[in-house]
Amino acid sequence: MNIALIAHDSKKELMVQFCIAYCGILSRHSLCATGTTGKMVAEATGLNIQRFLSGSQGGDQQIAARIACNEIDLLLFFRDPLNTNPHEPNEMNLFRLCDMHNIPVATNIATGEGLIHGLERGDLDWRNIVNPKF
Ligand SMILES: O=C(CO)COP(=O)(O)O
Repeated sequence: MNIALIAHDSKKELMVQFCIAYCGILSRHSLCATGTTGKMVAEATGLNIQRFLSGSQGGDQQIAARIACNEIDLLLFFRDPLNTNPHEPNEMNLFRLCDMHNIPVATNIATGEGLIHGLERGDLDWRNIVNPKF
């Protein structure tokens, strides 16, 4: 499955720790990420990650384009609830597009844990029917 990773600055270390913990599961899937998030996770885990631009440069919109085409099967976007940034409307668009296509999304680590265990258990296998080429 295609999994997209994004983390706000204050949540990047949490994302790294999450990906270290679930490296074995994540390594069996195709990963992409915004620039800095992807760089940090790849360096810490050795996972192969397709890196887009940094979020501030439009990386979240590159991921949104894939979501719009229903090509992402799971979005892990660890958000800082206190964060306000100029590209927040782009981030809201990500969630809107996920809702359009019923793409599972985690905006915090608690939901992320649930989804990653569900992924491993096969709960998201229906995505292979929706998105058979990945
Ligand atoms: O900006 C981001 C979230 O909106 C994430 O982008 P980076 O991973 O490049 O920091």
